[in-house]
Formats: sequence, C-alpha cells, structure tokens
Amino acid sequence: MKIAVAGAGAFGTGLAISLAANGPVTLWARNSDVATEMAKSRENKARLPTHKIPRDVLISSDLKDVFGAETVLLAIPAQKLGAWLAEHAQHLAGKRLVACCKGIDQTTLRGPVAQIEAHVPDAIGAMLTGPSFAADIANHLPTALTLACKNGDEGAYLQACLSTPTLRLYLSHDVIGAELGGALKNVIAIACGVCMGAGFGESARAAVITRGFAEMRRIGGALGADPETLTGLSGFGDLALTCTSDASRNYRFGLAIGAARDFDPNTTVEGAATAISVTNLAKHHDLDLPICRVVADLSSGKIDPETALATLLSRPLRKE
Ligand SMILES: NC(=O)C1=CN([C@@H]2O[C@H](COP(=O)(O)OP(=O)(O)OC[C@H]3O[C@@H](n4cnc5c(N)ncnc54)[C@H](OP(=O)(O)O)[C@@H]3O)[C@@H](O)[C@H]2O)C=CC1
Ligand SMILES: O=C(CO)COP(=O)(O)O
Repeated sequence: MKIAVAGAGAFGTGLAISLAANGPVTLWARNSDVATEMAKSRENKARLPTHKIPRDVLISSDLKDVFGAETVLLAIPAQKLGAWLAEHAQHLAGKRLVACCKGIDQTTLRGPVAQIEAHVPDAIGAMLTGPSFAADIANHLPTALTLACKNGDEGAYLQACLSTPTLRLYLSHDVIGAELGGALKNVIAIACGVCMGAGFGESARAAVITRGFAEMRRIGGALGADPETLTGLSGFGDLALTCTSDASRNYRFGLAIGAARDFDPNTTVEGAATAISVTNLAKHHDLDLPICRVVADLSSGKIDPETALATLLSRPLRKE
C-alpha cells in the first residue's frame, strides 16, 4: 500500500519515521523551503529536532505525491483540516484518509472523521489516536494506539498496514468515541496544567482528571460514543499521558496560564479551540461540563485560575 503523511509537523514527521520501518512513505510539507531543507538535512529542525529521518521517507512539497498514495494520514491541526480537505477533495476521492489530529472544529463542531465524511464523502475515513508523543514514536519506543474505522474490513487492513514492530494498533469501530477521547483529553490536560502551574496541588489534579473523565463520558453518552472506547487507549489512555507530562503542549499551555507566564502563541495547542467547541456542543445537548467551560474561559483569557477554582468549588455538592 502506498502511504503518504500530509502535514510535516512533529506528529507527521514522527509517524513517517515510524512507518518507514515497514517500507517507503511520503511526508508532505506545505512549504517547499521546509521540505527542501528537511530532505537535505534529514531532520525536521523546527518541529521534531534531533530525530534522523530515514531515506525511506520521501520528503516532498508536491501534492501529487500525496494524491498518488492510496492511504493518506492527515497530520494537519484539527482547526485547519476542514479547509484542507475542501480544497483537495476531488483528488482525495476513494482514498483511505486516516485522521491523526485531535480536536473538534470550532465552526462546524465536527470531529476529524466527520470532516472527512463531509468533504470527501466517498473516501474511507478512519482515526488514528491514543497516547503517543511524536518523539516516542520517532524513537521507535513501544506505543499502543487506537485505529477506529466504521468499515470493519478497511479498518482491519489499515490496522495491519500501519502497525510496526513497535507501534501496536488496536482496532475499533467506534469512530465517535475515538474522536471525542483525543479531542477532550487535551481540554482536561490544559485544566491539569493550570492546576499545577497555579500551585493547587497534585490531589487537585487527580480530582480534575477524574471529574474531567466524567465530563468526557457525559458528552460521549450524548453523542453516541461507546463508553468502552472512552476507557480505552484513545480516551483514558491519552488522558493519563497528557494530564501528567510536561512533554504535552496542552499541559504546558495550562502550566503557563496557571503560573501567569507567557506561552509561544505559535505552538499547536488543540485543547484551547476544542474547549470552545465543546462548550458549544454542551449548549446544543444541554450538558453540564464545568471543567471544559472554565478551560474555554481560561484559554481565551476571560478568567484567571483563582476565578476558575472558585467557580468549580462553589458548585452545589452532588452524588458522584
Ligand atoms: N506532537 C505530538 O506528540 C502529537 C500530535 N498529535 C496531533 O497531531 C496534530 C498535528 O500536531 P503536530 O504535528 O504536533 O503539530 P505541529 O505544530 O508540530 O505541526 C503542525 C503542522 O501542520 C502544518 N499545517 C498547519 N496548518 C496547515 C494547513 N492549513 N495546511 C497544511 N498544513 C498545515 C504545519 O505546517 P507549517 O510548519 O508550514 O506551519 C506543521 O507542519 C494535532 O492535532 C495534534 O493534536 C497527536 C499525537 C501526538
Ligand atoms: O496527543 C498527544 C499525546 O498523545 C500530544 O499532546 P500535546 O498536543 O498536548 O503535545
């Protein structure tokens, strides 16, 4: 199977390095200068420095190399995915499109596979998600992810083709659960970062993870996700990783808010936009998601950590 990875950020580069263990793979960067430099140095200095890119990764900025593949992994940030798919829909028809981004689009409130289905209806949409830092994948460290696809045969095919000796994929049919787990854990990770940055303590962080997980299950229930998916790699697994590691950008963004420090605005922090999307979804479905709501307000600078804490602690006492 000819595979291309669209998006040469940290994750796209890490995935391409990992998949090259199985054979040649194309890595597409939108910027030709970036592609030329990467091809020369065999390194993505800006997004994933110090990881050597093997020769089996063909680095290109020519979209023809993407359109020539049968399977395209989409490692483009979630808020940019819809426009990219819309622009290239006619060349993507009939392909297997595997979303590797985590988020819910602010304008449409769609997850990544729903975006594929909306823009390229005759493609086979799938989602690759779960606990994995790009650097770990690039280092061929053992990693387990969820491959979710509604079509059982295509899902099994993708599971076989995209697994490597160190990247172990578990198959799921629950695309909505996989989309939600990856998107929501980033929101809760921001809350955890705020908690630690503001000095609220590790016990408070454990409470945020647990009550955040309750919010993930609540929204999953409303949108038709299988509760088991949320307890798996794409939900609980990724929540555990992202809420406890300062290798996570979402967590670090929260740390910076909590400690009132600056944060590089060019960093990809999917949870900030997704918190706003989730808050809007909650309104549509009449759901109470207090942690997601304060993260939306914290991320857009409407409230400070003390106000967020007071908001959460002043809520009426209730059953767990
Ligand atoms: N990093 C990680 O450890 C992991 C990331 N992910 C997910 O992968 C997705 C991508 O993140 P990541 O690679 O880390 O982010 P990065 O910030 O490292 O890179 C983003 C990449 O997307 C490209 N890009 C941005 N906008 C567009 C666009 N409109 N069209 C085409 N390409 C575009 C950027 O290109 P340019 O450089 O030209 O701006 C860049 O190559 C996110 O959803 C993230 O949650 C999932 C698991 C792990
Ligand atoms: O999704 C990730 C790990 O599974 C990466 O998290 P960040 O985007 O917060 O760095």
